[in-house]
Amino acid sequence: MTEPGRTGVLDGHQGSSAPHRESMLAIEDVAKDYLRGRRTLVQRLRGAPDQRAVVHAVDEVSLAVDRGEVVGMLGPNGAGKSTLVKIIATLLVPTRGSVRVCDVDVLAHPRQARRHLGVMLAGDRGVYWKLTGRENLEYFAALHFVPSSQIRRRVGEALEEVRLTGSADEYVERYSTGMRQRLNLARALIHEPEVLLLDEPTSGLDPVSGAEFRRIVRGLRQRGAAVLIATHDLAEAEDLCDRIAVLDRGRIAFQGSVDEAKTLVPGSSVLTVEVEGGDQDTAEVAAWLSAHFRVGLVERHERSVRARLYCESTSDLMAELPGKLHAAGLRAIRTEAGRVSLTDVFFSITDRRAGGGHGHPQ
Ligand SMILES: Nc1ncnc2c1ncn2[C@@H]1O[C@H](COP(=O)(O)OP(=O)(O)OP(=O)(O)O)[C@@H](O)[C@H]1O
Repeated sequence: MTEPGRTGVLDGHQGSSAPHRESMLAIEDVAKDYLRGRRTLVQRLRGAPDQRAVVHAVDEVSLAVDRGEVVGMLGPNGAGKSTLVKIIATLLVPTRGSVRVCDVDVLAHPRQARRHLGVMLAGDRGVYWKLTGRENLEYFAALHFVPSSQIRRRVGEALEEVRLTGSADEYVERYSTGMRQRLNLARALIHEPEVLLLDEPTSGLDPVSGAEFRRIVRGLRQRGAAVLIATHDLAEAEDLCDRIAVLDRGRIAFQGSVDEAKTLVPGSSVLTVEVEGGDQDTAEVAAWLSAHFRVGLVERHERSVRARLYCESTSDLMAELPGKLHAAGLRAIRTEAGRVSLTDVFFSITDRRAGGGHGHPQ
């Protein structure tokens, strides 16, 4: 059987320097509907009307990831990221649409597609705690049909790749969270897949372990892997991803480069202010700020409101701010100038306001 596009990720393939773009993962018009609620056997037998609501968890999503590219999938809780990852990973059947991995149709040929896919799902349940790191990888190598003559070599390489060689013969229950996450990644890499799906791979990791994880992913990209990474860590996405796709309520609300995404925010700079309103309710303060400035994230605290104000020049804004606030009976207790970040993009696209803030950028 031919295997389109098969070129091991860890075998030194330099895909990223290829001049043409080669789509390794192609998702087209994928939708997944769930039924929310219960329908009991008694209701069925009585022929009672089905009152379960349909949830459009993923709603006509199209997305591609090229060879040597890292695409970040962002979105609020419940946006549909994990559902999409599971569909690509052949763990869920979509209601509609098609997914191709290295030109293999995932729905028609799931087993063949899985050979090209390395999957790391959210949480660290992917490895056996009562086995050593090495034993885990030997087991998963066999499950992925790595020829027995190659298992030793592959396990050694994967351990080296995630820097676990020194702890390979320790039981996983003695590993730290970061080590378990790296073992999970080694598990996903064991059969040298060309496409990697990583669902929140760095959640729960300290900054050093997170940075180490990103180093490994950059190495994979360098060797031509196509990586789709679902994450809530916007700084990580900004640092690591060539492109981002923002999912909101099951739909792609934006896809493009981080720089393109930033043009969606009304301003190139941001002044973060914390404002106190004396006797004024924080909801009123938040409303006033939204009415007078281009406001992004607004957080209401007990006695103050923290807001991100967009502008072209933070020094101009800092000059006019005290007078405007004073006239409204408000006072800035803290200000901090900065650049627009992916956090601003996220809030601009998904329109989420922490602490009940409201109002739209002007
Ligand atoms: N098995 C299920 N049955 C019914 N609804 C489900 C099921 N799994 C997920 N959902 C719903 O589908 C929507 C998308 O969920 P999903 O877990 O894919 O989102 P997510 O973006 O991964 O969220 P998070 O960031 O919290 O992990 C949510 O509204 C969720 O409640």
